[in-house]
Amino acid sequence: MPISYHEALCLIHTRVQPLHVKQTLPLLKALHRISSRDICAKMALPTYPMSLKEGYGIAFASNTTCYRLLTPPYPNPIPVGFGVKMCTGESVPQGINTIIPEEEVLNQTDDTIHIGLHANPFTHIKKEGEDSEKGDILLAKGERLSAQKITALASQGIQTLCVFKKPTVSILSIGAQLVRGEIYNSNAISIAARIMELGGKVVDCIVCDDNEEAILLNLSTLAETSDFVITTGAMSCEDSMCRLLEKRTLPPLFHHVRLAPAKPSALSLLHSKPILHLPGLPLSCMLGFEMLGVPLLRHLQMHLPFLPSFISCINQKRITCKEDCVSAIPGRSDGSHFISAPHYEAGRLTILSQCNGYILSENRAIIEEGEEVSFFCFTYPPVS
Ligand SMILES: Nc1nc2c(c(=O)[nH]1)N[C@H]1C(S)=C(S)[C@@H](COP(=O)(O)OP(=O)(O)OC[C@H]3O[C@@H](n4cnc5c(N)ncnc54)[C@H](O)[C@@H]3O)O[C@H]1N2
Ligand code: MOO
Repeated sequence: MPISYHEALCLIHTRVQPLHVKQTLPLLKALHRISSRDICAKMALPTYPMSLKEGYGIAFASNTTCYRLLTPPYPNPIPVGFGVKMCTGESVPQGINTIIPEEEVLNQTDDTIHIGLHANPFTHIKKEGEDSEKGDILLAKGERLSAQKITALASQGIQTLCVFKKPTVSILSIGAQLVRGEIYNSNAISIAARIMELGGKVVDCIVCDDNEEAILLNLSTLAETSDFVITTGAMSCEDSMCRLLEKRTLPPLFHHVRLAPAKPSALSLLHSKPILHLPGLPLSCMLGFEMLGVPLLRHLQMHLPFLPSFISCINQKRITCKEDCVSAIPGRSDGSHFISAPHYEAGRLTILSQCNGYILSENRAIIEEGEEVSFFCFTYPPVS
């Protein structure tokens, strides 16, 4: 009896042990890696009120258009009605409460400036702590280090980051046609590329015949050398991988999920390592990896949240799906609309190369034009 997609995700979450191994890397080497702890601001930034314009800092006085300019050393605080020359980024002296950009000065002598009556106090000054307060969480445990997060860390003088280890993944491609060289092993290289995009390290890709002993021997070796193993193919009822699971030679945590495609997918553990079994049909294999393999890979490297994020889009073309299951429909989104791929049967080989993501729909026979759908993007880096 197939289990629901939700039950399959729960089993991945509860029965697969995340890798707790950590390593400290220089920031650039840690790009896209997952932080193993909360990183907090050590100090407020900026550490001083800062001028954001080249011009004159003034101690604002209402209805005053003429300000006397002071030269260093300045009195502390600068008295109302006086001003000082200021550069962009410079620390604003006590008493100065607004900056007049030099192009807005109407008239200037050696020791006075004249400004328009429209000048306001509190402009062009970045206050102390406006960027980050001391103690702010700059990067949370389980968050991916992006270029934007690097700005927050580097501005605090942080040069290294403690991250979770990259999961090592191996792929076992099963099938007589592959062994005989009748078809190219596009599944393995495609999944390997996707794993690399998602922060995993691919250590082995092996092809093996549809033969129980050969499969077990290879799996045993791969489960010793990798954190996560993926098998593809031989999941139809008379095929060897399916039989090994049915006979419980390799006891499955689940086998058959109410998914379309990738219904025959299974998960087992060998030497405590997760083995994800995906069908061989190419689109089935790749979308099965998105729905089950991606959450598993995120879970292994403690990437939070467990499921990748999605955006809501408006469906542009009526879609027929399978009822009583979760359907993955590949297609394209421009960020607000979704249009399904022209073909998405499980055996399709290259259709995903024309797509930038997929939608998931649960227990629906039809998705009408104009309905809201949840779109998961393939684009790297993934929305996080
Ligand atoms: N009589 C039935 N037939 C099928 C059923 C069923 O219930 N009754 N289920 C279908 C479903 S659903 C799926 S999904 C597939 C499962 O297929 P397999 O995992 O057994 O796939 P294979 O036989 O190994 O391969 C099929 C086909 O896929 C291509 N392929 C396989 N491996 C690769 C690879 N590494 N790279 C590229 N392409 C690959 C190749 O064309 C294979 O011939 O079963 C349905 N059948
Ligand atoms: O479950 Mo299969 O992947 O639909 O063809």
